[in-house]
Amino acid sequence: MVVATQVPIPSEKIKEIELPIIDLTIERSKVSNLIVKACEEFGFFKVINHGVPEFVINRMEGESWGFFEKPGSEKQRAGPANPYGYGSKTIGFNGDIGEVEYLLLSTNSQSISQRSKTISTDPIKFSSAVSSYIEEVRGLACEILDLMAEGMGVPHTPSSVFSKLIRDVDNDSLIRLNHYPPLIKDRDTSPSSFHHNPNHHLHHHHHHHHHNHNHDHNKMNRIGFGEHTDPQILTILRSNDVGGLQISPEDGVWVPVSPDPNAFCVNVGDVLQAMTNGRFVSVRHRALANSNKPRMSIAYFGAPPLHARISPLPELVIPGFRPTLYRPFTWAEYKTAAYSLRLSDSRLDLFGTQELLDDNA
Ligand SMILES: C=C1C[C@]23C[C@@]1(O)CC[C@H]2[C@@]12CC[C@H](O)[C@@](C)(C(=O)O1)[C@H]2[C@@H]3C(=O)O
Ligand SMILES: O=C(O)CCC(=O)C(=O)O
Ligand SMILES: [Fe+2]
Repeated sequence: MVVATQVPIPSEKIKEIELPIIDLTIERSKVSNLIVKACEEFGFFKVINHGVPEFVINRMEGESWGFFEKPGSEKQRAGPANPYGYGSKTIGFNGDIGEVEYLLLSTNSQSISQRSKTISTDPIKFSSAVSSYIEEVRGLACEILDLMAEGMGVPHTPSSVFSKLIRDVDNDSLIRLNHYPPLIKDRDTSPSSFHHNPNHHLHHHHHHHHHNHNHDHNKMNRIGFGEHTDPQILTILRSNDVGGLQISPEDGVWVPVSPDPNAFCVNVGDVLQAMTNGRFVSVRHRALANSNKPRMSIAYFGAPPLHARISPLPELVIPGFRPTLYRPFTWAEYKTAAYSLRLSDSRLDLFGTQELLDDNA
């Protein structure tokens, strides 16, 4: 099957705006107000001074590079992604493809240690790096969810209904390691590699060809991960210093997110949009693979337990003024719907009330 992973740019408008960057060490009430504002406007923001130790991030990133550097045949041992495991180019089960390879894992520690055996030759090292990372990032997600509740004036002491869901022992949260290959493969011209690489003359010979090839791509977008919203409650994403992530605050408009390895990108998921009765938006986003350096992103998706019942918080429903926009559903129901649809489909619409339909009209 041949499916285009490149789309022409002309129909799209690129808006170069700086997305909110929130310093988590400023006064708590200020942080919570800024977070609420960002979630209403974009459903997306960056956090800095987040308190996740650098060594935990570096260890996770190191393990991730270690895996993706392996030959394809070895990586396939961790696949196929059904939905957990290693996947290359195919995303989900309904024909979506992109220039990405990934590892999708449950955050359950038992499941991680099992999976690690197919991922690494030192599975204990791999699973401990992943587990420490998850613990830190889950902590950050809970803190941010509590700040959101605080800023909206909904119950949050000692913790919010949002963070309770992802702290539940039966939470269905995921971690995803995404690797986007570079546009120009292995064209290392550093002096040391020039001398030691027996194929350097080939690289040199093809220089002009590669350059033109790259130039052709300037008119194109190479899709790494097609546009979608994240189904869960909250996503915490960290990338290396290579860009590619874009968010779409409105149809046809794309805002590039500048990469910052010291920050986390936080975005609202579909479940949080439903629980906030549409006050927070689950933003559409995608990742392009247009760089000549490899991009690595690590996403934590905070999800409720399968049996959890999701519905708009009563505090955020005001009959007549802010009517209920979503009907109650379980996370299991929502997940089933998500997995039966394509990446770019809007799943949340299936759970909307008549008021949502009236609103959209
Ligand atoms: C095409 C699909 C892949 C996806 C499941 C789906 O059917 C629709 C949602 C997709 C998505 C996007 C965010 C996350 O990366 C993900 C793990 C998720 O929960 O929903 C993926 C799913 C996947 O890759 O399995
Ligand atoms: O790699 C990225 O920046 C985006 C990945 C993403 O959106 C996802 O994994 O759901
Ligand atoms: Fe996503």
